[in-house]
Amino acid sequence: MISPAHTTDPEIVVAPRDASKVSLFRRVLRNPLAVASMGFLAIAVITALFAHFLAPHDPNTAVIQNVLAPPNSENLLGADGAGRDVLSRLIFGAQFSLAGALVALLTSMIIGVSGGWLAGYFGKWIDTAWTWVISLMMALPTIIVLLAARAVVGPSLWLSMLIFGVMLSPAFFRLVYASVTAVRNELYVDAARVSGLGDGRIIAVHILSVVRAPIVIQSAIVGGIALAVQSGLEFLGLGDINVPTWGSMLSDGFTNLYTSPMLILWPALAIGLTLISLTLLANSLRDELERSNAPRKQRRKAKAPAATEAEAPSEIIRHEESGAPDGEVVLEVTNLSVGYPSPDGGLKKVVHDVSLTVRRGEVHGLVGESGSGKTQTAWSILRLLPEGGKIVGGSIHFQGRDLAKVSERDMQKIRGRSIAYIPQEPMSNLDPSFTIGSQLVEPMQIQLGISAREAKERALSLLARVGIPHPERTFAAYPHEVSGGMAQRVLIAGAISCNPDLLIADEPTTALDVTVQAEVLDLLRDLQKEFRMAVVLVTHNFGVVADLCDRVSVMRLGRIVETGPTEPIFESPRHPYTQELLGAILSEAEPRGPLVTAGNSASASPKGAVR
Ligand SMILES: Nc1ncnc2c1ncn2[C@@H]1O[C@H](COP(=O)(O)OP(=O)(O)OP(=O)(O)O)[C@@H](O)[C@H]1O
Repeated sequence: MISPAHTTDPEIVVAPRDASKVSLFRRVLRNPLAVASMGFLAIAVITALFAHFLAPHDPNTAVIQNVLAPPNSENLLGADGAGRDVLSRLIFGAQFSLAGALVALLTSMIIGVSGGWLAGYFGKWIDTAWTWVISLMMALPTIIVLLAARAVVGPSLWLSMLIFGVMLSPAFFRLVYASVTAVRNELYVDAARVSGLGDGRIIAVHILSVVRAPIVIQSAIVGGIALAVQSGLEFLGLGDINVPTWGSMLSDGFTNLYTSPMLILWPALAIGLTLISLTLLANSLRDELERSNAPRKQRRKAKAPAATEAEAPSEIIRHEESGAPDGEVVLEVTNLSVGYPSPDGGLKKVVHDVSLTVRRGEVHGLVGESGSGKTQTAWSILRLLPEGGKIVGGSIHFQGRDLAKVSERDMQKIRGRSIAYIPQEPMSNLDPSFTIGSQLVEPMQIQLGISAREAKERALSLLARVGIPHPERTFAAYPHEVSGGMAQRVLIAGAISCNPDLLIADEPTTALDVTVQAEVLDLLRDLQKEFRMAVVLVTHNFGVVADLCDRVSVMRLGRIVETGPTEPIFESPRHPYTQELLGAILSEAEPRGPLVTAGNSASASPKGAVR
C-alpha cells in the first residue's frame, strides 16, 4: 500500500495542459488591447519597410511655393515650413525613427543580456568586472553623454542611438543577472551539469527559458524609451537635418505652431501611439506571464487521472545474483583531501585522507552523521564541488584516469556517460519548464550521439523499466505533474540511461515517504545487479546500508573511521564511533514502559505502556 502522503495529491491535478501549453503569443492574442497595440505596431513596421513605395514624394525635396501649404490634392497632409510633403516625411519618419530605436534596443540588448548571463552564470571575476562597468554606466548622466557625443561626432542619428543603446544596457543587464543568479544554484541546473551538459548547453536550455519572457517585455519598454529619447533629441534640433524622423517633424511643427498647428499633430500622434502601443503590449505580456505563473491547482477531473505512485507495480521483477563482487576496480580514491578557503586566508579541510575502492557490481556505502564529509567526498568524485571547494590532495582513479587531474572538458564527457548521479531531492532536480521526456532525451542525444527518435524510444523503455506504469504519459508530463517517488524513478532512469560504470547516489531516498523509500531501494538494488554498476551510496541510514551495501565506510569529521564488508562491521564494529552509531539504532527489544513516578505506579507495567 502506498502512503497517501506520497501518492500524487488527489486534489492536485495535472496542470491545465491546454492552458500551460498554449504559447504566450496566442494567450496575448486573446487580449483586445494587446491585439490593438500589435495591430498599430504592425502597421508602423510595414509602413517603415515599404516607405519607398508608399510615400508619394521624396521626403527631403523642398518646394518653395509649398511652404506651410494646407492639405491639398498634391500634399494630402500639407507641406512643412520648408515646403516638404508632410505625409512623405511621416512615412519615412516611421522608417528612420523605428530603425533608430531598433539600433538602441539591439545594442542595449546585446550588451546587457550577454553581460548579465556571463556575470550571473560564471560569477567570480567576470561578475565583478561586469558589475563594475554597469555601475559606471548607470552613474553617468545619459543626456550629458549624448550631448557630448553629438558635439564630438556630429548630428548622426545612428551613432547617437548606438551610444544611447550602450547607456540603456544596464536595464537588460540587471534583469538577466537577477534571473540567472536566481536559477544558477537551482538543483536542476546542477543535475544538468551532472548529466554531462556543458555550460553553453545549460545556458541555452535551462537559463534562456527563464529569462526569455522578461527579455521580450523589457524590449518593448526599452524600445519605447529609445524612441522617446530619440524624438526628444531631434525635437531639440540635435539631429541630422537630412534624415526625416518624427522628432524632427515635431521640431518643425513646434516652430510653426501658430501658423500651421496641424504640423505638430501628425508626428505627435505617430510617436504617442507607438509609445502607448509598446507600453500596452509590454503590460499585456507581463500580465499573461504572471497569470501563467499562478499556482496550478485545480480539482481533479473524473476522466483525467494523473500518473500516480499508487499505480506503480507493487512487485518488481528481480535478476538476483549472489556472492560478493570480485570484479575489476572501477573507482579508487586514495588519500583524498578537500578544502575551502577560510576567512583568515588559510584552508579549512573538510575531507581528510579519504581512501576507498569500489569494484564493478559492488555497492559501497558512505555513512556517518551530518557534516561528516560524505557529500563532499561524493561531489569530489564528480568534480562538482561547490564554489571555493578544491581537491587539495590525493587522487581519484576511475578507469585508469585520475579525475582530480583531467580537464573540465574531459570531465564533462565522463559525467552522465560513465559516472551518473542520483540526487537527494528529485523534484528540485527536474527543470519545471520542460517536460520529463525532453529532460531525459537531451543528455542521451549528447552523450550517446543518438537521434531524437532513438532517444525517445530508449527513454520510454527506461521509464517502463524503473516501474513507471504509463511511460508515454509520464514522458509528456511536466515535473509538477508527478509525485516525488515518480520523479525519483525518472531521475534513476536518467542516471542509468547511458549505461554508466559508476553510480553515485546521494541519500536517494531521504526526501521520500517511507513506503516509497522501500520501493526505490528495491529498484536501485535490481538495477545495480542488472547493469553490474559500481555504486557509491551516500546515506546516514544504517538500514539502507544493511539493505544495499557490500562494503561500508563510516565517516566522521571528514575522515573514514572504519571501512570493510558490511556484515562484519554490523556484527562487530571496532571503532567506538561505529559502535555508537550502531548502538543508536532502535533495537527490536520490547519497548520500554513509561516513567514510574510517585502516585503513578499503576502504569508501571511495561505491558500497559504498549499502545
Ligand atoms: N560550500 C562550503 N564551504 C565551506 N564548507 C563547506 C561547504 N559545504 C560543506 N562544507 C563543510 O564540509 C563538511 C562536510 O559537509 P558534507 O556536506 O560533506 O557533510 P555530509 O556528511 O554529507 O552531511 P549531510 O548528511 O548533512 O549532507 C561540513 O563540515 C560542512 O560544513
